[in-house]
Amino acid sequence: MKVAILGAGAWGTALAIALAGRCDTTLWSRDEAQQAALAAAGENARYLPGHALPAALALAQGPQALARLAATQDLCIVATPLAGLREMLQALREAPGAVAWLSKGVEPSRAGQPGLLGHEILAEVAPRLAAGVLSGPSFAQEVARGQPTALVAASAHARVREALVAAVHGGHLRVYANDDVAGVEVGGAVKNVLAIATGLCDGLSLGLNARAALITRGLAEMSRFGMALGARADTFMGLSGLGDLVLTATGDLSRNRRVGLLLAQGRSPGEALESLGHVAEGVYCARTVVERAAGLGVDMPIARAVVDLLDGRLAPREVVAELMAREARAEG
Ligand SMILES: NC(=O)c1ccc[n+]([C@@H]2O[C@H](COP(=O)([O-])OP(=O)(O)OC[C@H]3O[C@@H](n4cnc5c(N)ncnc54)[C@H](O)[C@@H]3O)[C@@H](O)[C@H]2O)c1
Ligand SMILES: O=P(O)(O)OC[C@H](O)CO
Repeated sequence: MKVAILGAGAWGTALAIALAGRCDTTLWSRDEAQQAALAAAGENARYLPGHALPAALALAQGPQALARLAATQDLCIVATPLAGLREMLQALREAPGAVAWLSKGVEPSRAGQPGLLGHEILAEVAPRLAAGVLSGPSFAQEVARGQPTALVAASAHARVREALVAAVHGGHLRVYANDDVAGVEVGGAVKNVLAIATGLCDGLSLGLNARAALITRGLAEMSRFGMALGARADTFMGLSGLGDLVLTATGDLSRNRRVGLLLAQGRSPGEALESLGHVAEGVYCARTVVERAAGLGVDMPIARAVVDLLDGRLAPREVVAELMAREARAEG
């Protein structure tokens, strides 16, 4: 099976390492400098240091190679941040093979237009493309080390789900299929916002009770929002919902959680992002999530508090006071 991974950040590189022995795998970088750095070091020293690139892994770069891969691969997997997904789906819109993305976020809202999830971008730019998303609890470093990981392949197209299972399932990776694309995408995006909240909570030493409360009430927010967008409730109890939320909210490998820890130390969002050197999708998508939820009449107090913190309207301790001061309500 011919598979191209389009984007050589931490996650694209880890997945390429995992697939290289099993599929005819190409890792595509967006420019020559990035590919040259991979080839020279034999690893992705910038985004995933310490993991050798297998000899069987082919490297490619630039727009011409992208067009060639789009036309020839059985499966193209977009591994850019969500901000790059629209452009990549446009480039892939005539691809004869299956297409999937790994991005977990929501586009920023622009000029009164609400920011979109991946499957909504797909419907806008390439409605005829057979595509979907690969999500679930998966730190790149653990996948690159060969540690057991379970993922979700979500698509409205059976052939995309099947292509993802055929390429990725096996060895230390398990892949479960799901046709609830909206639910899987909402889980992958919103858990990033909630991980910023739990990072803040732990950075302020608020305790394990507080962390469990944030995760549980955060899951309720995520589910309400997702169901208002047409997702199924049971998806939020699965790997891309509860699973990824627990991983990201509690695991120190999470960049979003680390943003929360840094904000608790009084660092600004810009400083936190700069010190990470990686994308932290929760910082970019929190506002859109809150705006879209408000438009749907869905209350997301934890996500709203994260936005107040990111926008400097509340200091870390004020966020906690604000959440605790809310009216008593029924659970649900
Ligand atoms: N790292 C993980 O453990 C992990 C796991 C699962 C999902 N994800 C998701 O995968 C996506 C990528 O994350 P990552 O960890 O690989 O990011 P990263 O910060 O490690 O790397 C980002 C990569 O994308 C490239 N890039 C940035 N903007 C781009 C654009 N507009 N167009 C094309 N390429 C662009 C950069 O050059 C870099 O190669 C994110 O949405 C993230 O939430 C990450
Ligand atoms: O490091 P984060 O916070 O972007 O999380 C990485 C993955 O999405 C975890 O599943």
